[in-house]
Amino acid sequence: MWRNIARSAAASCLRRSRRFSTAIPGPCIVHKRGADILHDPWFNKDTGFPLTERDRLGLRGLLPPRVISFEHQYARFMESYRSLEKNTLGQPDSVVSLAKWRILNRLHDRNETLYYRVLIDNIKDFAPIIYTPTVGLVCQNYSGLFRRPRGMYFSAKDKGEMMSMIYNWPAHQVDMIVITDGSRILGLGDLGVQGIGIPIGKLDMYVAAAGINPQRILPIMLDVGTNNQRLLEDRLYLGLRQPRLEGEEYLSVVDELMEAIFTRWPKAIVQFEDFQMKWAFETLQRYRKKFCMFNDDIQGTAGVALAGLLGTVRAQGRPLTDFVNQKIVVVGAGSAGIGVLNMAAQAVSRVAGNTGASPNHQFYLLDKDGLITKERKNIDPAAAPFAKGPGEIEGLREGASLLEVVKKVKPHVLLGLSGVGGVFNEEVLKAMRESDSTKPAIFAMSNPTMNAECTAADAFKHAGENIVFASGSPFANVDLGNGKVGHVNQANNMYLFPGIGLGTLLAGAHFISDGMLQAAAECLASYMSDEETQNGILYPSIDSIRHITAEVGAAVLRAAVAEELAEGHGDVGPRELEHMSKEETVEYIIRNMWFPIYSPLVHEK
Ligand SMILES: NC(=O)C1=CN([C@@H]2O[C@H](COP(=O)(O)OP(=O)(O)OC[C@H]3O[C@@H](n4cnc5c(N)ncnc54)[C@H](O)[C@@H]3O)[C@@H](O)[C@H]2O)C=CC1
Ligand SMILES: CC(=O)C(=O)O
Ligand SMILES: [Mg+2]
Repeated sequence: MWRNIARSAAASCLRRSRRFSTAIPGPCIVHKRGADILHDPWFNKDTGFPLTERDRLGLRGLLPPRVISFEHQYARFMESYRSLEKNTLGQPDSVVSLAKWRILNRLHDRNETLYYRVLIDNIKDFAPIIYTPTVGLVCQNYSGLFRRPRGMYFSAKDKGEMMSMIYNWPAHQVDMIVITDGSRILGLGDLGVQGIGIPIGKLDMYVAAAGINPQRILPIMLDVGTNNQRLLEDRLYLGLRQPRLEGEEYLSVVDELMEAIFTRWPKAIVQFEDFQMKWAFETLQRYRKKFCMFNDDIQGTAGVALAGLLGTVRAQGRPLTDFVNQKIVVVGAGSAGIGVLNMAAQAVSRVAGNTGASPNHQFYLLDKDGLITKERKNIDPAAAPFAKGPGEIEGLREGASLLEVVKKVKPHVLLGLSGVGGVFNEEVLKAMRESDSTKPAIFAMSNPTMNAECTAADAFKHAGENIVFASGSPFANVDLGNGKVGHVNQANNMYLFPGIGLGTLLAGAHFISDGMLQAAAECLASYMSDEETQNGILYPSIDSIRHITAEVGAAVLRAAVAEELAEGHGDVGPRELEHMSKEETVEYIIRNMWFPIYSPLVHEK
């Protein structure tokens, strides 16, 4: 049943699109001239404007005379990046990472085509800068780093104005929006307006992985205040200096923004990102049938984790039906942890069929107060289905510590989404040596790196060399000596959200169904070969992120078609989508991915 999905046709199609400017790009209409173009990163080519274009666009004399090719500009940027790496050798990690972020950000501000080209071609090196972990550091220092705005900012003070404000955005068409209220940025807590770095980083991944046109993306910060006292007292803080809105007041502001977005762009897709748990669940429930939206922390993460959990069953050389026997301890009962458990429970029901057995007996859920049981006072309704009943686990009480749980349960999988760095300490990891699995799995999924439940090196050192390891932020593979290497997987929702967005967009679906999300997870789960999973490789390398995104996008699109949710996109109607084979759907997706090359600019008044 596990197969490598037709990777080759799609891969060669992607390779073709990687060539430097041999294809003749279509023209791009621009409504400005002269210096205004040079100052617009969407259109700017810096020294790359050919002489004829300089004449046509009133640029003659505004640039040095020599025309530099795209390849040459690319090489020049990479050279300065590499010399920055050399010059910062030995400096603290945070200084180096921020310096790298700055040089990339300056390019982003100046010339988007070149920026996205270097990002796509060097995604393994640059994802840790524009995405986790460095994006966390950028958010923490945002007010100090701020030079110019990116995206849109709506605040509690804009109530009643949002419908008109949305028209201030210069692009006529927007496909993909990522929105945050900054209340739970990675594992760093409430960062208020500074959380805008997250939508920006996620949308950079949309361009790099899914080929969404950067002129059609929109990062949004909804600033409803912050409860972070340090920020409220920081004189450089750029957000509203007031406590967060709560209750109906909060919801009415989000309602207004959603109405404004979908009034102007009825076909846009909105991704909610890094909302604190109560609002993450509440807004998902409130909007998911009304608007085309999803919550990445709940739904994207769940799919990636499920793919990893199924991968660990395969890694043990067991049939997938064995998933129902895997004992899984989830540490962190927040939006991500509960999202994972809900999706895993659905998968168990599918695998087990209607046996009448309690579907959740194999799951153990802990939060900051330890093991969650039915005795828990004021239990969160979202956690309740996973709370252990009295007597269900002999010798384990309400609030039992993680170490007690691991020792008693001997889980196959230990999965962290707690946001707490180091919570999988030496004792806990050593206890995993007694796991009932031949290949115990440790998922330290919290971000950024400092907040990972354990490091890769500690996991292999303390839990043993036979483990399968995954982390939310990247770690280098671990040298186990004797020529052996402990493989480090990156279990991050970046493997799914770009495909969910792109597949939904090209399907022209009005909402994102459970079936579409399940198709995305199954696609990722089946992407790796048996041999790869048995070597502990559960996810593809980030180098192939465009390819996996094309596959995931196709799976999502086909699920939308099967559920009759697809209304088509552009010239391609639902009937044509219906008649596409799986391979044709992948090719259709790839053909629709934007790729950064300089297009001839044509001026139109
Ligand atoms: N790798 C990935 O793709 C993703 C990773 N994450 C990461 O997961 C973390 C949590 O995110 P959310 O669930 O949205 O946060 P959340 O704030 O909703 O939940 C955090 C949960 O962890 C629990 N917790 C806190 N301290 C604990 C401790 N010492 N032991 C056990 N549990 C503890 C809390 O009680 C709460 O239930 C963040 O660090 C985030 O970056 C989130 C989404 C995707
Ligand atoms: C990856 C992600 O979405 C998070 O850490 O919140
Ligand atoms: Mg997130």
